[in-house]
Amino acid sequence: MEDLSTTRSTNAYLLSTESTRHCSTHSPSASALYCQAGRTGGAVTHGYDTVVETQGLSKKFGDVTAVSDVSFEVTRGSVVGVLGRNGAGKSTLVSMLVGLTPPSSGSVQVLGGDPRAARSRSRLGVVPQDVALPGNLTAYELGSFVAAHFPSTTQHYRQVLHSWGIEDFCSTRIGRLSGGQKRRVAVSLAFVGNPLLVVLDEPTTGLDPESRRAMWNRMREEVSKGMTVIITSHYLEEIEYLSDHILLMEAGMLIENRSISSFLELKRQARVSFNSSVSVDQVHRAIGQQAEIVAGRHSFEVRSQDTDAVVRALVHAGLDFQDLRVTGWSLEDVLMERMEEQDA
Ligand SMILES: Nc1ncnc2c1ncn2[C@@H]1O[C@H](COP(=O)(O)OP(=O)(O)OP(=O)(O)O)[C@@H](O)[C@H]1O
Repeated sequence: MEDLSTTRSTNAYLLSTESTRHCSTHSPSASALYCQAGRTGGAVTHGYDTVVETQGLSKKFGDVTAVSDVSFEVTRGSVVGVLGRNGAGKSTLVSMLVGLTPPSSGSVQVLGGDPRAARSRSRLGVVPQDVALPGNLTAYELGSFVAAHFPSTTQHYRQVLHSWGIEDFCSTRIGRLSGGQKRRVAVSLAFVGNPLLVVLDEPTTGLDPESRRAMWNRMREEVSKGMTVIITSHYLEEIEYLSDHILLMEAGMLIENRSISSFLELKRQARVSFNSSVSVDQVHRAIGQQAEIVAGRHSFEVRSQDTDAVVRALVHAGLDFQDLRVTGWSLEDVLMERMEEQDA
């Protein structure tokens, strides 16, 4: 691979950037991130059905086992959400997937090869949790630099950056941008090389709600064109909106690997909520003594697998109620319950 640090004058700026926490793993400099594709790598073919495959992947930092014996596959065109508590091992896992952290044991294949190989990296876009972009360059300058080192750029880098809605600050030095603006630049740059796989570690942290929504919609456009995405986030709404599959990490281990729909089906009950001044006993008499009821002062929530039957029973009993709502469980509800099971 071409040694960028010696061949490009702009790289002097990039290499002078400050790396922060966990610099060897999660906070690479921009050059390490965006420019390892190398011009000698050549285009990777589109012929992979399995875009990522890990076998017994583990990472130890001294006595700490950050990732323990993790095996999974990611198929082409899927969006995989990586979830878990703080310290569960998500960032370490994705850092190994993109070749920034070497595993202690086990293997990882990305786009049919070692993620550290130029051939794999040439179709890989990465947004780590902490990325130190050089403060004295603009997004345009960085975009130009990144585009020059990826063989498969089909659109002009300016068009790619604009498509992410950052045109208003593409000419401003990164050091003068707000935290959210910097994050948006970092995400946009990951798409400049026309990647087949994008790995995003908490991409929307620090973004205002409007920018977050805009980013989700833009990502969905990319996914609809067949891009594969792996994303970590603590915003469960984001994972629910974007992902079709989840990997749930706990203490370094992979404890769930399933589609979002099958994960949500773990909790088969739905909820009937309403306001009423009747007593809990009256509600029990209407819908059965065994019913699971959470009662507030004048509010009730009935949990049931057959919410239609609950509503029919309430009406049939002639109870006076207002604001009746029937709601399913959110990803957050199911996740919380799964974590409580894990703790038990
Ligand atoms: N470079 C490092 N040196 C030592 N320990 C590390 C290093 N990187 C991560 N760890 C440890 O590995 C464990 C997993 O950390 P990791 O950052 O992967 O978790 P995470 O799930 O991404 O957490 P968060 O949601 O807070 O970002 C933690 O106990 C962390 O302290």
